[in-house]
Amino acid sequence: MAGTGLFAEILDGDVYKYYADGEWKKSSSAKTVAIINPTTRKTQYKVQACTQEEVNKVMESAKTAQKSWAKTPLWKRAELLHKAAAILKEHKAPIAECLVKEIAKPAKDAVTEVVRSGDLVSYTAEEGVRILGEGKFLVSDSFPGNERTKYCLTSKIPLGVILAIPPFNYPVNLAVSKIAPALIAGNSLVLKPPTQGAVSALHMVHCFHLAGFAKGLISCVTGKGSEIGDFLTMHPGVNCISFTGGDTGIAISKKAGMVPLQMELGGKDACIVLEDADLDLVAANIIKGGFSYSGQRCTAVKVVLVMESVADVLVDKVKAKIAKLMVGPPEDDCDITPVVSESSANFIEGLVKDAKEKGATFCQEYKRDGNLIWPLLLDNVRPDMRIAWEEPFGPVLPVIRINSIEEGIHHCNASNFGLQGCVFSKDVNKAILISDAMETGTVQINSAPARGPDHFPFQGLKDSGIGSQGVTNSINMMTKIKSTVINLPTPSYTMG
Ligand SMILES: NC(=O)C1=CN([C@@H]2O[C@H](COP(=O)(O)OP(=O)(O)OC[C@H]3O[C@@H](n4cnc5c(N)ncnc54)[C@H](OP(=O)(O)O)[C@@H]3O)[C@@H](O)[C@H]2O)C=CC1
Ligand SMILES: O=C(O)C(O)COP(=O)(O)O
Repeated sequence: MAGTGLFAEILDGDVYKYYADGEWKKSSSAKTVAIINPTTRKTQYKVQACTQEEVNKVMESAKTAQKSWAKTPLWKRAELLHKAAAILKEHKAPIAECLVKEIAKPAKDAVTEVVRSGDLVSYTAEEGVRILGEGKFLVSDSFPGNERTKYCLTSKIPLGVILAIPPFNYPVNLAVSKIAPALIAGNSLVLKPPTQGAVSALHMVHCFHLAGFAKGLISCVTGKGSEIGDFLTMHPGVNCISFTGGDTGIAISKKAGMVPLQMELGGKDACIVLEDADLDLVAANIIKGGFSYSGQRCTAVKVVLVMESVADVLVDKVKAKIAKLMVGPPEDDCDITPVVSESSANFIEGLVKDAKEKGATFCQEYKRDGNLIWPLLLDNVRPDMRIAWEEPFGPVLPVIRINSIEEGIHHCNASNFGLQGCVFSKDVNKAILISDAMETGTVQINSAPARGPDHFPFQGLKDSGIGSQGVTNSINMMTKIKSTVINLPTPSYTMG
């Protein structure tokens, strides 16, 4: 159970502690932040509201710890990460329990998130020993005017202190996808978890603590992003920011100093359906892509752009599948569970009302109970409706009927987002041409958008992000190249 047994030391009364200098601590602020259970809409957990002074101390110890960690052999760093991964997977049940209570993730998906996270940590350790174990050797005479008098050796060095800020929808997985690459590359890491999801993240951090990482190497400060976020992201002790979330990321990128940024932000992933598509496959992917975790995924299908000639058939198929979705509490492993907060539910409702006023066709009756919103397909959506462009982050999916491929590509590219998209067609050549024309970081052909498998590159264009994630890209992003040049008094050619 969460907060008991091995996890008892992270709890003080009914308030979870924060993690600094290898210890679980109470904040001197004597203030707490409540975490509201999206299903009951009552306080489920409380966490510490850390102070700026506490953030300063965390940054100092992260800097000190990084210096010795950078001198730790790669195989030893990997060994510790493998240990943390095993502990994490062993304790999937209490962590999954927190995910169910804090963010209403369906029970089975919650367990999957923890297991996937353990696998990601292990994979990162393995990948790290390979890619960080290699550098380059360059000779000078390949550039015009040079003799072979210089040997250049390059290696990848850590950046220092990495600040990791994940969003509520994957508080464990999107935290470890930043923690593991940072650590294997020899950095230290400060985590600011999302408030909804903070307790799951604190349990995950305890697994790293139990694995035996040196004090100060990993820290976890809790508090509202709106209160301590700016102080963290503008802190002079931070050498790199890895952020996943919404528009907050755009604001951070304007405020942060001259440090590398990895930003994975929102999306309005389009699903373009051609006349020759396998419509059963499309319908199954629209359900999986649009409605899993109630549409609260950055990679969710967020607009269907279907050729008019097959639209009626497709809409009927999707409607039939929506009717079979189970709606209810995450504990019962329902498909559709309450969205994360009342304000999120209100926002989604605003988009639905706007679509209603402007004449969209409701394929189901709009139904809401608290934060629980029944799945809704909106047909005949037009570009003047907000839902055509904004991401609901909820179980509401617009369908726009198109009369040409160009119209579909135009709608996709007119979005300010450019995360992922998908195309359904039996003609792979045509699908590739469309994929090339879509201004998104990834296009899936004949499947719904998805980030996984976690070692695939994952990136957004335009307002969807800066840089690229995926295990290898994250490790590379959290390092810098250092060159050492050996200068020879006379040119030397091997076997010359
Ligand atoms: N591209 C991607 O990979 C993903 C993108 N997203 C996007 O994220 C959004 C939903 O996630 P959500 O968690 O609500 O996103 P937010 O941007 O609201 O929050 C993300 C994180 O930022 C923190 N934060 C809030 N304010 C600040 C600040 N001023 N400075 C620093 N950190 C701050 C939050 O903390 P706190 O919770 O305390 O406010 C949270 O940890 C959607 O737009 C979605 O598309 C989500 C998942 C993946
Ligand atoms: O946070 C998100 O929404 C993602 O990064 C999507 O991950 P997924 O495609 O594995 O659900």
